[in-house]
Amino acid sequence: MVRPLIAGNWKMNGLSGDREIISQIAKGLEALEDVADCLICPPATLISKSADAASGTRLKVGAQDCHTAVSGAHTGDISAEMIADLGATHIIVGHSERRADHGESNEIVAAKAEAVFRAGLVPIICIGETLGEREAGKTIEVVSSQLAGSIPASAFGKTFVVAYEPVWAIGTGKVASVEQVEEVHNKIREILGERFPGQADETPILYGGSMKPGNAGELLAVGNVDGGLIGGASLKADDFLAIYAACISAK
Ligand SMILES: O=C(CO)COP(=O)(O)O
Repeated sequence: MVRPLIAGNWKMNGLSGDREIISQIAKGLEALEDVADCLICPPATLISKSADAASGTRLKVGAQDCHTAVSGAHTGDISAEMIADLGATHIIVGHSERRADHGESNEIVAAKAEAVFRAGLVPIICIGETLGEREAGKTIEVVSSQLAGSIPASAFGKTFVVAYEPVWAIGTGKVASVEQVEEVHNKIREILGERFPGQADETPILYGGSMKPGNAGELLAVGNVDGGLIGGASLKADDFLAIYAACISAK
């Protein structure tokens, strides 16, 4: 049985005072049943403060990206080892905003996932089709090829997470329907099963894209949805905790 994961992606939001949100989430978790992992990925500037605020609680802290190298002449970049050094446990790789804004290909995403494994952390590998690709009937084709190209062979036997985030549902308030989510998640599980036999049933597959307290229950109840990757609603402790609570009821 896969243990669900409710993960927040703060993107480029948050100043030092917002570590208070981390403390509120960590405290709120104490009152909720421990049936799912809970993670916040703040911007790199807040990882250290967030890890301190979450220390000794069930809340884990992660990062939103990393470089492929351990160290070296890469101005402005941060390695997976540096992120591990701050107390983080997970790193998001291949988010559609990085694929779009920084031209990250499947090959780069796979190399980043390898770097995350090398540092002993868990990669959250993101995939998802654009609106144009969905309208052209290419969703399964796109997701399958992203999955094949973005998960390195070295993932065999290692813990990793897949996040399905339809690009058209991110930050738009447009949520994928239960049927759309189910179709893609079933396909992802099938592909994982072919490529990583014996491991697919333990790999969490998250849905992301405008997940809120009001729709989390029905999305998290879909078969093969093992949690969520939450953007906007992870910036409010009450909303994020409500999504975690919805996960408890759904699982
Ligand atoms: O991109 C996302 C999480 O990585 C989803 O963002 P929203 O929840 O704001 O749509």
